[in-house]
Amino acid sequence: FVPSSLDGGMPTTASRSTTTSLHVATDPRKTAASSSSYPAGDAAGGEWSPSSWKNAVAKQMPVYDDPAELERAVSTLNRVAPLVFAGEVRSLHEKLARVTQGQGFVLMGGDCAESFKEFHVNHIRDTFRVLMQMALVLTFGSAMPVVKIGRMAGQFAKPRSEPNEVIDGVSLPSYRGDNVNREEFTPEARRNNPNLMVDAYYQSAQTLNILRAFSTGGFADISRLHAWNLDFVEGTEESSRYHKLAAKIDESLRFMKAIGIDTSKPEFTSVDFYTAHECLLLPYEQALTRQDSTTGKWYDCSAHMLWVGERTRDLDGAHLEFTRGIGNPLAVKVSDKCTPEELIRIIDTMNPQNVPGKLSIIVRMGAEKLRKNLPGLIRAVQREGKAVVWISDPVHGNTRKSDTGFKTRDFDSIRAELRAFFDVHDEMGSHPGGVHLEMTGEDVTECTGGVSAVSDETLGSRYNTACDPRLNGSQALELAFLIAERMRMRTGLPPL
Ligand SMILES: O=C[C@H](O)[C@H](O)COP(=O)(O)O
Ligand SMILES: C=C(OP(=O)(O)O)C(=O)O
Ligand SMILES: [Mn+2]
Repeated sequence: FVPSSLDGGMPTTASRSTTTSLHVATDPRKTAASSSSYPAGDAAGGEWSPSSWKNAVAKQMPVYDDPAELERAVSTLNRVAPLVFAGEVRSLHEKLARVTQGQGFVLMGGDCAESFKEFHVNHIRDTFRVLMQMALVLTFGSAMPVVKIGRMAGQFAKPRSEPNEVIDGVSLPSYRGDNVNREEFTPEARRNNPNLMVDAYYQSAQTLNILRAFSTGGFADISRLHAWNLDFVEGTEESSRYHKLAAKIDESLRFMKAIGIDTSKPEFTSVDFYTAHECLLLPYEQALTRQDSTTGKWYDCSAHMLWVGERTRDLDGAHLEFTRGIGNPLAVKVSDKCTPEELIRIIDTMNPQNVPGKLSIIVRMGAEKLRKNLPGLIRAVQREGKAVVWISDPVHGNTRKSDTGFKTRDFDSIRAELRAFFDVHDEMGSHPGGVHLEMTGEDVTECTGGVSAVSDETLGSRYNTACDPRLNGSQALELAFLIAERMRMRTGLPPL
């Protein structure tokens, strides 16, 4: 049973996402209208429509030089199949609603920017695999359900600090993600090309197809838990920790079988896996926004969950205007620049009816600022009685440039921010509801430190990211153990 609408408040009945309802309209006449321009104006508070964001200021949005070309790309996207379906979106919403009540933990992870050049089934498999390992560690460690969400199948568009990049005195528009322009430093590559949105859609469709197969086709079967270990992690301390935990879980499974529990049921053989990305490139998001024929609600069918970034979360901006009208679970990223008053106004805009599970707050500010600022944000939310999921993004507040010229992050600073996040929630009596990471299953050398001991000197050996540095598989697993230990402490369980 999937309730047709969550607007009435807390859902009461659990459902697995496999009970998908296919009610989202695919009729192009019911898709969001296309338009090729988005002038500044004032939209906030008025009538919402999938295109009402065009009346507000859209920061970080590419300007396309050929309106007819944009129009053609958008009209193609208006006709493509939705990537996700309303029933799946609602099942994620229900799980997040439980997290607001302290029942569960959210694990979000994936590339900073998906790219065309890195696209390969093995890349998706490796990220999915390490997320499965992490989820296992977290579920067993915390004795709580873990909500698994990939920054995958749509995480392309990037907000940038500088509109232009200058190399050897030559200035070109910054790279903004493979669905906007290309990384190569030439005027042709850096031109905003609307057709890239269509290419990114088709890559996302392939990615989602693979993810659905991995989630339900046997790969995620818990009896294969040893097979999820990554080859390059084998032999390390993290790997032996993982195998020890896996052996304990094996034993529990044998016990369950012995007392007659059927471990071939979907609860053991498949996982509910969801997708999310930054809701940045609004012409794309609008085109994928469809009306659910059973409820009349609009869903952005490009992903199950969408978040608004730190750089585009203005109260009167286009991104809040767009997201306030869609039925998907939402998130907003906040740095130390966000005041408690501003946060409450953001919550009132994105989740005016205070529906539990509708909105997550992703905190990203570095350990020191977090210790100073997060208590005030939590206090305001508690005072106003808002239901939110608190998620830590311990990576975006910790970016630095190495002496060797790479944009990187230190494992120690990431760990320090996570510790601070847990400490503050302990002090405030609130629920640390999840973690959001830029990571990959591959053995990249993009972040320094951790047991894998990447250093400034070795960053260059496998630095493959299209934007921000990602944790590699072993660094990500190491963090999962750290989080699991903190969750155990909170519930009074002994160390793993
Ligand atoms: O992913 C986040 C942002 O897009 C990224 O950190 C911006 O990076 P920049 O400061 O290099 O533009
Ligand atoms: C742009 C991002 O983050 P933020 O909005 O927190 O800077 C991101 O998640 O890649
Ligand atoms: Mn990033």
